[in-house]
Amino acid sequence: MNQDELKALVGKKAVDWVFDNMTVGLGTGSTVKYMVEALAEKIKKEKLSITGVVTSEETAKQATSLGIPLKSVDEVDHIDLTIDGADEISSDFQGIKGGGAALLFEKIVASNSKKNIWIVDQSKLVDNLGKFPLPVEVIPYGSEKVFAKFDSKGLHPTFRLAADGTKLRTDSNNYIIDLHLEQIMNPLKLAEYLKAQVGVVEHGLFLNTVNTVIVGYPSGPKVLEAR
Ligand SMILES: O=C[C@H](O)[C@H](O)[C@H](O)COP(=O)(O)O
Repeated sequence: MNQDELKALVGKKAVDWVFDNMTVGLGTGSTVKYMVEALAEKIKKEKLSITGVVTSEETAKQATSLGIPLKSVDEVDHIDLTIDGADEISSDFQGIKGGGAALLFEKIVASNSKKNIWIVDQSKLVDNLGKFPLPVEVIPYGSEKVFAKFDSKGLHPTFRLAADGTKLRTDSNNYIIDLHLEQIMNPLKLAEYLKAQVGVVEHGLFLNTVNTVIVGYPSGPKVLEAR
């Protein structure tokens, strides 16, 4: 089974957690795409009344094309469940997200959800976070200063570039600085430091966000629950 097939497996499995009348946060990325597809099928087949809250323009486009009714996070009074992908998940269920530059809306939706589930293929499970470059969303004005600060602190920053070589813009028109850390020994401390920097909008450390992770293995999807 290739990585894509493993993503499809967990995407399909995740909709088992969706029931009638739920408001569901829809994450972003190549794994979530399969979940959104499966959700649209389930809604049709079981005639469910579901409201989706998206985390990116990319997911909004897909969900709209599949006929899933959407509302913004500000239009709903609660979100029952959010299903999202992740770039890395450590053994204690902490994660790095933002490989698709959607971390800001993802974190807003996740933090307003009663429950969060991450869906990943087996390659995303790690002992320690940090091999995957940590995305930090920054306001363009003053971003060179933030970059220099990160550089002098030894955080190995790079601006994320778009396909045309210019600095990538997020859905909120900000930049992404990726930190190439290799290993994050203290995610909580790093998260606090990043949040305290003027010009930083959000970072891709998602700490204490989920207690259910669905992992795709060639033998099938496995549901991990935090103890
Ligand atoms: O910004 C993107 C999100 O955090 C994604 O959920 C994450 O990058 C995982 O994406 P994928 O399922 O494509 O690996």
